[in-house]
Amino acid sequence: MAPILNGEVDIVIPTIRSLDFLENWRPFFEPYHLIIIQDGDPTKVIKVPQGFDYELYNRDDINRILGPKASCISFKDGACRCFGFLVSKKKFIYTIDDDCFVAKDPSGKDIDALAQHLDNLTKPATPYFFNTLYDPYREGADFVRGYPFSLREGVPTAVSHGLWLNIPDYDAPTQLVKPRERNTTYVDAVMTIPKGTLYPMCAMNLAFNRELVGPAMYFGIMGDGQPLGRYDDMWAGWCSKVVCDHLGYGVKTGLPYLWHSKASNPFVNLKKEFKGLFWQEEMIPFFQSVVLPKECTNAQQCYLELAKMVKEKLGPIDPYFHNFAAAMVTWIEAWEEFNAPAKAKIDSLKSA
Ligand SMILES: O=c1ccn([C@@H]2O[C@H](COP(=O)(O)OP(=O)(O)O[C@H]3O[C@@H](CO)[C@H](O)[C@H]3O)[C@@H](O)[C@H]2O)c(=O)[nH]1
Ligand SMILES: [Mn+2]
Repeated sequence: MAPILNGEVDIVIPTIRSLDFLENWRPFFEPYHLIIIQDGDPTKVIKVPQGFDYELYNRDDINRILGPKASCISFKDGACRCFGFLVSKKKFIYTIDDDCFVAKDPSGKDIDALAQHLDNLTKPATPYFFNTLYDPYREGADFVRGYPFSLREGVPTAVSHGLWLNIPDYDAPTQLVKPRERNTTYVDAVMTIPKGTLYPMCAMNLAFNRELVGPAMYFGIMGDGQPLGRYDDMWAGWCSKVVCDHLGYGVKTGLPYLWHSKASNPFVNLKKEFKGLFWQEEMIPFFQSVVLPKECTNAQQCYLELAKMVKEKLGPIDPYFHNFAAAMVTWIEAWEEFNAPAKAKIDSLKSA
């Protein structure tokens, strides 16, 4: 079957380890373009398996291309992946971690996670009224009795959040007390997360429409030199959800699954996540209280408003949030620099 939406998709992979996992994905990923973000030591040579079409950026590249704005891209944290979102010119992004593999569905068939994500993103979402048969646009399902006809057209889907068999995405404390827990439950469903409801977005198996919500998919200042780590994807999930709710876009979670064979160390993770474990008790009520002005009609405008609110409302928690708010503005400046001029300027920046 021809690769769907080829030419409209970039696969963004952050790595501080190796790309050998790509062999496992070759049948599904080989036709698509990869954007690899090499974190950590830029002098380390990361081998990309033969046959893949890719661009690779290490820290030296990021510093060269962004100049002073590189300060908004994290170092030594998976958050660095958002540089790939910035330089991509495609409509859809799929981002996946380098310790994730092809899972099998209950029939034993290999799951083409990318194809399922693109299906999720190209069918409407239903954030305003919950359909109890889940995805009404799926083959063999529909809207149930009592579902308002005025809402059956749905809204554009901006985010598709996939799940994981084997090692679930638990925080460090949970993983430390349940080191042998494995997720063996395959739930055959795709659901729209209702408007006004936040969720802990995991970037391990995530796709989104870059044109609708790309500017809000900033993964923040995490890792080296920062008091927080491994809250990158969740931060982007809270920001992008309030932006999607405001702009009338949908966020879906559920299928596809992949197989996660986690390589990170829970003790190291605890140190990185520690402050987030109590800061989130203040961050989440903040996001739940966000009301964006009606004048904000695109993701950039929403994000700049959010940055102001972060500085005002979260700044009192810790000076870190003042820096974070400033980095959010830098991110949008970089986004507009890369996404306003003609493509020629982008290419010249990349090849300089
Ligand atoms: O300093 C770093 C650490 C990691 N990476 C790359 O980021 C992803 C995720 O790393 P890892 O698989 O070690 O993390 P997990 O705990 O298994 O996954 C959850 O934590 C989030 C990390 O932010 C992740 O998105 C969640 O799913 C891998 O590709 C690492 O190579 C890095 O670039 N720099
Ligand atoms: Mn992992």
